[in-house]
Amino acid sequence: MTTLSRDATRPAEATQAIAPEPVLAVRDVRIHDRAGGRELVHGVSFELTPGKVVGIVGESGSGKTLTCRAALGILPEHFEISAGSVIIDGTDIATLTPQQWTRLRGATISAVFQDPASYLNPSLRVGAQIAEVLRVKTGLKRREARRRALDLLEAVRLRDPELVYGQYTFELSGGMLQRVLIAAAIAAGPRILIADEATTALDVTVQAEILDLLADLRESTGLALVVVSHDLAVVAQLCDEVLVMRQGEVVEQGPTRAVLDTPRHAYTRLLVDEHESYGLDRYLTPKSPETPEAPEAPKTTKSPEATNAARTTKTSKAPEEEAA
Ligand SMILES: Nc1ncnc2c1ncn2[C@@H]1O[C@H](COP(=O)(O)OP(=O)(O)OP(=O)(O)O)[C@@H](O)[C@H]1O
Repeated sequence: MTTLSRDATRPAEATQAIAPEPVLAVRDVRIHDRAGGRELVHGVSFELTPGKVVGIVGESGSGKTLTCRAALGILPEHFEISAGSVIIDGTDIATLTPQQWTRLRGATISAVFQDPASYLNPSLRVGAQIAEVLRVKTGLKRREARRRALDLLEAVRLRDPELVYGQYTFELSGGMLQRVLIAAAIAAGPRILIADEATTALDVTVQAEILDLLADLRESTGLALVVVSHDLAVVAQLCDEVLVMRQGEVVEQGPTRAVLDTPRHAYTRLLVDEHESYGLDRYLTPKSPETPEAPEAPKTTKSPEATNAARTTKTSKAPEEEAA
């Protein structure tokens, strides 16, 4: 596992002065299933500073979602963080009361998952649901919340925000719903957004647009992202650092380019080989020496196997629901 080395010759204060504080620090987290009497995640560590994107990839059941849920404080019943710590904006989540969690979710840490329709109320207009998040989380009055919700619909690049505001979930496509959910997730200005397979169910073009949107939000607001995906191309496009998980273990971790260009673990090599036939190489190797950091404009590619494996049923509540 790669850790950042610190120059021992420099005074600690100088090092701290240039290193931004992490907004999320996951330190050697282990997750235990009390009902099953077994450990499912065997030590995950990473740090997110503002504007940084960390990707988690790995096969189905490897512990990606449990890791995210641990960071969001929404592990399923009977599951617990049995060792390690999660620090959000300087606070160890083990010390949080339910009221403090309610304040934190949405306002500091937020999430979007696959299957956006299941996180929105089908009997309410989508705009009103975003406005409600704003009223609850930021205390805006009705009229101002509506105005801000319209701004958010525009920010997630939905055309005709006024029209979309008044629509119901059944009237919107999967890509539009995912944008609505992203708008709701960023409504209260969180510093961290967890996107767990958020683009997996979308077709390739829409997926690319949503990834662009997340990259823009990161750029414009300094949003820090955790991106969970089966798709290495998604990770290659968006992430600074990647963790490769298998059976609850992080088998490889490091800067995305280094891990995907020269994978050291056999499992990472297997993932890269599987994806190469779908065009992953386009994201990894610059085409010309003049553009070393700018590979060709990415079009996301998705392996059918990866997509199918990702279609798991999630039954836990969305953090927004919990927070409401
Ligand atoms: N609610 C639950 N009850 C019992 N076991 C669970 C539950 N949620 C997850 N697990 C188990 O924990 C392990 C890790 O699951 P997790 O959902 O984190 O995997 P994942 O990598 O996110 O997979 P996927 O990509 O398919 O969503 C798996 O063995 C899974 O069966």
